[in-house]
Amino acid sequence: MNNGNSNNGFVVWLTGLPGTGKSTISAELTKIFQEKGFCTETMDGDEIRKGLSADLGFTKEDRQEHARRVAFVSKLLARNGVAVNVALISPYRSFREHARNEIENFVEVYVKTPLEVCMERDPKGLYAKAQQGEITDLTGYQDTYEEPLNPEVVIDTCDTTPEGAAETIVSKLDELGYFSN
Ligand SMILES: Nc1ncnc2c1ncn2[C@@H]1O[C@H](COP(=O)(O)OS(=O)(=O)O)[C@@H](OP(=O)(O)O)[C@H]1O
Ligand SMILES: Nc1ncnc2c1ncn2[C@@H]1O[C@H](COP(=O)(O)OP(=O)(O)O)[C@@H](O)[C@H]1O
Repeated sequence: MNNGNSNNGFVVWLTGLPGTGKSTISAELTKIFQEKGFCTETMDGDEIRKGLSADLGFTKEDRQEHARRVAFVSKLLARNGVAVNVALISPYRSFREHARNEIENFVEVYVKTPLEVCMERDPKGLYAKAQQGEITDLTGYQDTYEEPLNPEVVIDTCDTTPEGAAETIVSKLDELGYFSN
């Protein structure tokens, strides 16, 4: 919960399968947070893996270390007033619980889409590569994804647009007191 300090930012932690819509919804959230006057930053798995986590791959241990780093940096940003979007598959519940315990103002969003739909979308061609045997550890297809049990928000992307998803998340943030002075 918000501790009532209006200088505090928060972390919206979007988890879900590859191609579910984490990055797309983050982009919509960024626009809204900027309109509300927040400094905002997105920690997108793909991008972070080119920098902070360039040494890490996709074993469970590496994904865990990657999530730990992202949680740590997000915590620093949020406590300095930044509205942070995290767009990370973060496939294990324990990784997300660690982030929740680390970060004071933490909102978990499960971006939920059936695997078949993610495979049809396949925005980066990864599912096709997995089907052809070029990738052996793609989350959802060959590797574990543990659904959140108690997220603050569940977005079913088959039922809503990216704009609608962002509005739902913003309503929850409002309800939790993150926009109050
Ligand atoms: N084996 C495997 N499994 C999952 N994802 C893979 C893999 N190989 C490459 N990619 C690409 O890396 C992006 C996922 O990075 P994340 O940092 O979000 O993943 S994780 O949280 O560490 O599981 C992911 O991006 P998104 O599609 O945006 O989720 C993929 O583009
Ligand atoms: N309701 C929706 N919310 C988010 N993305 C959607 C939705 N409907 C269709 N899409 C499409 O699904 C794809 C999701 O890709 P992306 O945001 O990169 O996913 P992720 O970051 O989870 O891997 C995009 O091509 C996006 O346009």
